[in-house]
Amino acid sequence: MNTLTDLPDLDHRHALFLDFDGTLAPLQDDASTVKLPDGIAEELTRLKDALGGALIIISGRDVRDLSSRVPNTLWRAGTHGLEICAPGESPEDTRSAAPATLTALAETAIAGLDHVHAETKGEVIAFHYRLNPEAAPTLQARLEAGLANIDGYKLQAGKMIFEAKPAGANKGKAVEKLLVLAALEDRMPVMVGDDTTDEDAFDVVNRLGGVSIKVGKGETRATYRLEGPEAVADWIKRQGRK
Ligand SMILES: O=P(O)(O)OC[C@H]1O[C@H](O[C@H]2O[C@H](CO)[C@@H](O)[C@H](O)[C@H]2O)[C@H](O)[C@@H](O)[C@@H]1O
Repeated sequence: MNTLTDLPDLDHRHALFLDFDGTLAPLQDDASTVKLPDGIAEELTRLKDALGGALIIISGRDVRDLSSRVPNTLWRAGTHGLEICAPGESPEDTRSAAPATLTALAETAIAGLDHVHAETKGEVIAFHYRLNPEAAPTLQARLEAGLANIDGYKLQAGKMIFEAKPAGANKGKAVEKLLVLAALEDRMPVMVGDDTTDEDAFDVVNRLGGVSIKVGKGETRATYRLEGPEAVADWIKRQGRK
């Protein structure tokens, strides 16, 4: 693992991908209360300008939800890249739905499990158990059994969450897609994230010769580490003010 002092300074040669929950915003029990820390929206805008627009927020959240929490002057990729908004663009009103079999599974999987809830994000359904961690093994077993009968869907475990996702909902694929969409193919990708879904993006960024930065503790395939959202905020401030 490289040290913080080795982190390259960002400039017009880089395209910066930033995860939202756990990276820009500290984790909370209630996902609906999460917001950017004070002053960070302005710092993100400043850094976006310094990078000639090449700053993308890439999240597991629905792009409508994400767009209500970050400036819409930034690129935003929601549901792990399934839906993308360019700077200034508003999310569409409609979105693709999860298959009926998955919607039915979502109900049976959480039945009888206190304080566990399902969050439907179009084709992806997330299952939150932060308020009842003991429910995780039962929830996981039910979801794995059910998903075995749903074509194209897989379960991915994250921080106090299981997500039932189609193959296209993958931050690695999203990074590749965004580099083309935003005409940033010539730039070196830099990915900052804290959770398992960010590891998919780290793999792609590492393969492309970019910079991968894990936020917080835990095993990772990233090559750098920042301690937590506060350290990320400090780094963003420094990079935008060079
Ligand atoms: O890719 P991200 O931007 O990191 O989004 C990942 C998931 O974030 C949210 O869940 C996580 O944050 C919640 C609020 O802090 C926390 O309560 C939960 O335990 C975390 O897993 C969001 O609700 C999900 O939809 C995202 O997929």
